Amino acid sequence: MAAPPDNDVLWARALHVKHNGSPALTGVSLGVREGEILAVSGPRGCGKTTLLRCLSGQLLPQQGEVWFNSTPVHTMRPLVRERLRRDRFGWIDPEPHLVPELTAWENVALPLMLRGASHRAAKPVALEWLERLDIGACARKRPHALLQAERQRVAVARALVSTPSVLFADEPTAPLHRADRAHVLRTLTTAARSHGITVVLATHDAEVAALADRTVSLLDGRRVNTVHLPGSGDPARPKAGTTEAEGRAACSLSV
Ligand SMILES: Nc1ncnc2c1ncn2[C@@H]1O[C@H](COP(=O)(O)OP(=O)(O)OP(=O)(O)O)[C@@H](O)[C@H]1O
Repeated sequence: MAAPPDNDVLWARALHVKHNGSPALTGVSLGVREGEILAVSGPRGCGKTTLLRCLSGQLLPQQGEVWFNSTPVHTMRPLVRERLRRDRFGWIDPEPHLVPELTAWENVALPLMLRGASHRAAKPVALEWLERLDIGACARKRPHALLQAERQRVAVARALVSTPSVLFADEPTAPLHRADRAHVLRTLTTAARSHGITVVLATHDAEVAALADRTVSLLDGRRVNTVHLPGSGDPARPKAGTTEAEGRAACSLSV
């Protein structure tokens, strides 16, 4: 088993996944650099969610390897993988899944309390993240009293509150209107850059992908070439954490 390059926080080699016999990923390899915002783009059903689930240790590939900080994830025992996900990773789903019995701030505080923080210590941190996402006024409301867009912002705050090493965001702005989408994405990318959080962002929306440092494109479960437009800098490996790379446009060609 060859070890991954040192500067990749996540590294996957030749992932093969079939769902009920149908291929969802076929030989996908990629590296994710520490602190970068990587978009995984492609049309619906091309395997973006499956790839994020493999990288985050939720799903074991039938073949292939996944490494996090030079530690193999694909050979970890289930409990160790679960701890890794709880302690180092954040996840945002296209639909917000909040605990209905808890208020907005308690939902946001959950990851901190699961890691051992007291209710008292977790509360101000959770409130701060709700403020950053412009929903401080909703802190005491329960999910049923919130609009869908507010619930998604709570889910984003919950994913960021513990400043994970890697945040996996699966179409995080799917339920939002255009204006809301831009604000939430800006908050997410700014927070990630300022806290050094690596982001893997699945999206079929080119505008969303353009906020990333780099884009990896999938088509029918395979990686396809990404062509960077002139003036977009070094297409091979942009420096993570620079705003210079923001807004980079990319289109993909099937190989
Ligand atoms: N649990 C499952 N059981 C059966 N097939 C599945 C399952 N999950 C995904 N698939 C299939 O695998 C393929 C890849 O799905 P995946 O959700 O990874 O793609 P995606 O690019 O994230 O799509 P979307 O943008 O619609 O979420 C699709 O054909 C999908 O129908």
